[in-house]
Amino acid sequence: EFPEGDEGFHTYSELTTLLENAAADHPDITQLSDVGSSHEGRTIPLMKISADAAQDSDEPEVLFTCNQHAREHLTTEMCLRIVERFTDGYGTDQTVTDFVDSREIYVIPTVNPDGSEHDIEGGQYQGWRKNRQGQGTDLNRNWGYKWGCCDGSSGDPASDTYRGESGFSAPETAAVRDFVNSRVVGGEQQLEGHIDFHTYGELVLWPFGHTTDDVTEDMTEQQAQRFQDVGRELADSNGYTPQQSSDLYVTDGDVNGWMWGEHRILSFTFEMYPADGFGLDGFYPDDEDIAPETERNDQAVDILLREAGA
Ligand SMILES: NS(=O)(=O)N[C@@H](CCC(=O)O)C(=O)O
Ligand SMILES: [Zn+2]
Repeated sequence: EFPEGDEGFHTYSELTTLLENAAADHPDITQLSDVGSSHEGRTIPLMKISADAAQDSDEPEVLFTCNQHAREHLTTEMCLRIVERFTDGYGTDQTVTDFVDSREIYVIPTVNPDGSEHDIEGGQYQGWRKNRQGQGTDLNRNWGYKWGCCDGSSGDPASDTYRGESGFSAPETAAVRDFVNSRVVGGEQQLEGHIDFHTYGELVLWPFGHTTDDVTEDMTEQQAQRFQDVGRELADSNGYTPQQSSDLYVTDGDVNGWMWGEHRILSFTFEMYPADGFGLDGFYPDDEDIAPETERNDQAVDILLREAGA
């Protein structure tokens, strides 16, 4: 359970109930399924939001992933905000209605349910980051593109940035990989945009993380320019700071590298509220901060949905 005073955050069972209720309340525009199971056997829910959700329409697709890192609970609330806004707002909010009618929106509110549940065990925050395999794998160092290439992760199982035994050695990253791979239809990846939500630091980050080079064998000058242009527009909308992720620090095996490197999906990381300088406390904002700090990203979500159709 969350500590007293933080009941506004959703536990794993509360979020699965919220998703089931949203699907029951909006059967025509939602399809609730899962991408597989975590190390400890929790299903990793997948919510699809789109008009005629039961059909695979020929519309641009977008993915939002949250809570790769256990203690970053505000990100789970960010994904639940997206689910609620695009279901409850359908038919009344014109922007929401237009996107639900013209896009296929996929939301994974918790990539790391085991770690998230462990972090709130006994109603005390554990400061936990990783999954619950052995001493834990940092899911955002376990993706199979440039895995462990560039000193952007650790080979020490005790480290908070332990990359795992191999790329996708964690069942959670493997499950999301399998879902994304399944969206290659007729040889073409249907997903065009992705945001992975983290806390904290109020940043908009784009690939690559494994190198400070803008241009690589997998990123042309024009593509790098597009990431910068869209990244800056996203940051203008929410007041975050835009930068290439390696400008923050070098990471390898991160999700943005794989989404773009393998599938050319326009993939960003958002570091949400608070800005900086709060140590471990920065991961545990008050539940009064949930509404303002998730709604703060509504416009950025719309920008990504627009870009997916560009
Ligand atoms: N959320 S966080 O762990 O503090 N920062 C992310 C930054 C991700 C990135 O640089 O791409 C990470 O290190 O995985
Ligand atoms: Zn994180």
